[in-house]
Amino acid sequence: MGSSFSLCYPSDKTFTINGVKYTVNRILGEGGFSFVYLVKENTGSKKYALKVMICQTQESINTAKREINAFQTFNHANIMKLIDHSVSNHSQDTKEYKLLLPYYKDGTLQDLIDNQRTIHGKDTKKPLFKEKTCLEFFSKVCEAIQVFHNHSPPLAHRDIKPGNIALHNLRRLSNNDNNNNIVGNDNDSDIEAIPILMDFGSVREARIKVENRKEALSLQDEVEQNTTPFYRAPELFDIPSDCQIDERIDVWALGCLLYTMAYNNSPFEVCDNEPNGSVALKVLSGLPKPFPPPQSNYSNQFNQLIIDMVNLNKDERLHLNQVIERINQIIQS
Ligand SMILES: Nc1ncnc2c1ncn2[C@@H]1O[C@H](COP(=O)(O)OP(=O)(O)OP(=O)(O)O)[C@@H](O)[C@H]1O
Repeated sequence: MGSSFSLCYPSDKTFTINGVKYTVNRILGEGGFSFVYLVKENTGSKKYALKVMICQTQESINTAKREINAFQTFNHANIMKLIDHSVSNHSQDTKEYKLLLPYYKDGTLQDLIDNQRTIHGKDTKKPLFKEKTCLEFFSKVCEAIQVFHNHSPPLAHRDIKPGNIALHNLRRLSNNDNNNNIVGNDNDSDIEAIPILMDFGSVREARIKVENRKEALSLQDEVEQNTTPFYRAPELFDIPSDCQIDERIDVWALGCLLYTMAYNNSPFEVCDNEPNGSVALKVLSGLPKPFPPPQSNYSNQFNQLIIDMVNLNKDERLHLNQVIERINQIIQS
């Protein structure tokens, strides 16, 4: 990270967007060609997240443009808002896109899951959420994605994962104590938060017809750069020369997300000591057996919903409106 870090971290620790100066406090996260900083407006005390994308290729410029375009197209309570943005020529061949975003101090769903997985230094399967709060949170994520699917033409997010869901108003609910610690550490713990979907560089038209080898290879290249293997639908691992994909790649990822929220890891996670390529093998074998895992804390209907979303056959996989209906039925039952 050394060289790219110095490339996008100014020596005076300030960034200017449309004439307004912001000072960097610390790094919040980083991606392939971007850094996200916690910044403070120089003339005020308000904190923001600033995503700086250093684009050295046409593909990365297109990704930045797509991200800005998605921010500007949608306005929804569970979709992150863009406060301001600017683009400048960083050097002869490099453009710098700066996106000023609201700062979510509670981090992402991934941070919460990572904390829950290791309580007191021990690996744990203790659930983070009770079923009802889990489904209420998840249904808001689905509603945010539905806004993309209902667009004309339908769009797919393509990179749904816990690291792309920020948390707003996080509260720990517990029968045993009333504090607001982030980490749940007993079986009675429960979490309440408003999910905020973010990271729109991967957003594309959802319905794609592949008609030859060249198109298949180009789509393969694109999904490998823009999607996360643990949440990637099986039809995107070895794309044939004659096929159609649609918005149900997001439903697969959402099914994996619901599994992760319930069981603290993605169904297709591989350990560091497992060989390369084993994610694809795992995905193509479907949900890990036995499913549901022994001593699941969740109802049969909840687990059946995961099965019907993480369906290897994309033509039998649920559509998002069916998912939302099923969630409402389970919550009301
Ligand atoms: N508004 C925000 N408030 C707080 N933290 C944020 C915010 N935006 C981003 N982050 C942090 O920065 C990380 C990277 O952000 P983002 O996913 O937008 O970048 P990215 O470069 O597209 O990353 P990736 O490609 O790995 O998903 C997030 O996982 C989160 O930890």
